[in-house]
Amino acid sequence: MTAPATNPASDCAPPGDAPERAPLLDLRAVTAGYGDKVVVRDVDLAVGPGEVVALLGPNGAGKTTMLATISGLLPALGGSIAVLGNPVDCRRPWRAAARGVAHVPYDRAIFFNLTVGENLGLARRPGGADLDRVLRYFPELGRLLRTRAGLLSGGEQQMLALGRALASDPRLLMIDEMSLGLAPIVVQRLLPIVRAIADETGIGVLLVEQHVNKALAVADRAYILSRGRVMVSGSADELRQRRELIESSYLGAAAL
Ligand SMILES: Nc1ncnc2c1ncn2[C@@H]1O[C@H](COP(=O)(O)OP(=O)(O)OP(=O)(O)O)[C@@H](O)[C@H]1O
Repeated sequence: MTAPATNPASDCAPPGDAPERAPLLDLRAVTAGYGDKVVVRDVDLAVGPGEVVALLGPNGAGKTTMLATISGLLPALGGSIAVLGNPVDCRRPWRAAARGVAHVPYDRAIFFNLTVGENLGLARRPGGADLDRVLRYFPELGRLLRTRAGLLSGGEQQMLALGRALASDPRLLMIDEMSLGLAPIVVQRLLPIVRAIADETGIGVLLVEQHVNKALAVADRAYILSRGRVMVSGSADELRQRRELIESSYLGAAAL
């Protein structure tokens, strides 16, 4: 996978202190993909402190690709990505993590052979969230601390994945397909917790979600990606009232 030489997001600038008032995440005209396969084009997107921003769109729209690019796991093919005012360094994805980006991937990436307590302990950074804070949001994990993660239900595994991200003391939390494979009742329980985490800690959340209505019920703003482009963006309130925009975006029509 080779990024073009003119790729500004892969300039890999040295780390620096973030300007105090910088948004947590600021994407300008980002193009992303795999090698020479462009999947996402010209995306502008921002997440501020304490905001829940939903990234919606049909299968294959490029949502997961966006998150991987923001994390520095994939090089951006064009445009710029700043996390806390610093450019994302595609050759050193751990730097985004060190600056406070936590990425919960769709497969949750927990260690099945380790206990819940061990999974949480591995994620915790010096000065990071203590176990009490994790258990305040996910009390179910308390009685499971000595249980192997592989024995957990899907909902419990997702709580562990979210709890582990929280233990790393993030400023920006990116969650890919949180509801994948979960019963609706579990999703109904987890989404308000994500909202509460943003409200109470100031963590900004970028939430990739297939359940449009459920996501818009907890989000402040949303972007709808279709065929790699942002077709619609706006406040969650606005989008809830403009169903036709959402529907046409999902059908791939030029909604705007
Ligand atoms: N490793 C890869 N190499 C090449 N193309 C890929 C790779 N991963 C994904 N793609 C392609 O990129 C496009 C966008 O995929 P992506 O997973 O980002 O979409 P998505 O919006 O997250 O979809 P879903 O909701 O189904 O998870 C798809 O056409 C997919 O086939």
